[in-house]
Amino acid sequence: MHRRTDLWGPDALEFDPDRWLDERMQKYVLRNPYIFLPFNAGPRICLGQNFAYNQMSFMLIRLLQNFSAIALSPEPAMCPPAWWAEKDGRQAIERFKPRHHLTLYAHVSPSDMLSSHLIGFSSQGGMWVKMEAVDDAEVIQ
Ligand code: HEM
Repeated sequence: MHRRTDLWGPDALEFDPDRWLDERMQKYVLRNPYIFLPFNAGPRICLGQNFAYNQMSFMLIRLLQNFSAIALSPEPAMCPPAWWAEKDGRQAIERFKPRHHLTLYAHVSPSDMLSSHLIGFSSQGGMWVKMEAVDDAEVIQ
């Protein structure tokens, strides 16, 4: 649903967080809140939505304060199958293979979390990144 161009506009497949800040917010989401599924919409909308946004913002800000760079670090287990490259749209350029039910997510099985290296990884493999810590002196406590 979040990738439908009839609901989100012609650039629906672009990863572009600015769509929450510019005129596209008014044009698509505010006009039809039911197109954004994670918390649903209407009278039974998630009561914890703002609390969840608050927690996520706080966690992200604390993370970004402690790392100067975060880059995707593709590992074989997380990569999409080679035939995706033949497909159209995002599938052709995707650099990790998301799983999905209601929303997309990166799958990590319990055995993945226990292993300190990639042996024994399931085919989904999570989404690996490399992060550079800022100097201790710069860390904001
Ligand atoms: C990322 C985090 C969260 C997501 C994606 C999420 C998503 C949802 C969704 C999809 C619903 C169903 C809405 C419907 O039936 O139309 C819901 C309901 C609800 N959520 Fe959340 N939720 C999150 C976090 C939270 C938190 C942190 C709380 C409480 C502190 C919370 C409390 C509730 C409550 C009480 C309802 C029931 C509302 C009702 O039926 O009237 N949620 N949530």
